[in-house]
Amino acid sequence: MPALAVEALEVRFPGLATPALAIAHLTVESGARLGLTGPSGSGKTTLVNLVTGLERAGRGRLAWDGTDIARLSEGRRDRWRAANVGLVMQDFHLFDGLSARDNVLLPLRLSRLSLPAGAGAEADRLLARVGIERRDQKVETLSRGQKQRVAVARALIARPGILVADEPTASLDAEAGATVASLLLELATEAKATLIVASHDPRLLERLDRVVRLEAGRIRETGG
Ligand SMILES: Nc1ncnc2c1ncn2[C@@H]1O[C@H](COP(=O)(O)OP(=O)(O)OP(=O)(O)O)[C@@H](O)[C@H]1O
Repeated sequence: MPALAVEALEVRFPGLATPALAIAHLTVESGARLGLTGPSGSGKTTLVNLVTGLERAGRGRLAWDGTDIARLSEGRRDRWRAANVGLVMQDFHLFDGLSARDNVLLPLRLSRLSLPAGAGAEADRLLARVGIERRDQKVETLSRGQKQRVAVARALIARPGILVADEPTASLDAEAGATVASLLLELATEAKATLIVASHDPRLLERLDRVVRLEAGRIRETGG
């Protein structure tokens, strides 16, 4: 069974004559590494928000392992996301004033009353894996590349089956971007997670198994 199955999906926004997104059919196999690309305004972020359950489509079906997340209530979608999705955003979305380690642990602290056994050790393992040595350093004092590496570690702390990144290298220089791209690919494989990456970065896209190109909200070509 494919991990992700999209059928007749449509999203409209007020003031737009045509749908921001209209996808007749898209499937992604479990463990695949998929790129989403296309010009500005073509619908990449809209699709990322749907596959992560951050937003709901007006029409159609978007199912992960048979669960149509568009049919879940907002509260159940939030719980589904916390259990299943690791997110990496262009601008890191880290919490200033907290250490690298506390940022990595934050998703677990927010979703439970107390940290599960082994959570601290797992955070330390992930931070070591992404090359962050000073775990107690406040994140606002980290370089941009280091911040994104902390964000990658945080995305994996709850052992998600789905890893989604929206322009993860866009605000980094070439060297830091290449490091983050490698870590995303390697860690998704190690975690056996399905990876979906929206990006304009050709050096990242060429390393994925498959690339879907959006134009004006529609799939124009797939390759890779
Ligand atoms: N909340 C909203 N209200 C109205 N229009 C919206 C909203 N969100 C997105 N849009 C419109 O939907 C279209 C797709 O936007 P989206 O952000 O998905 O594009 P994108 O491919 O991610 O672009 P970029 O590469 O510039 O980030 C655009 O025309 C955008 O203006």
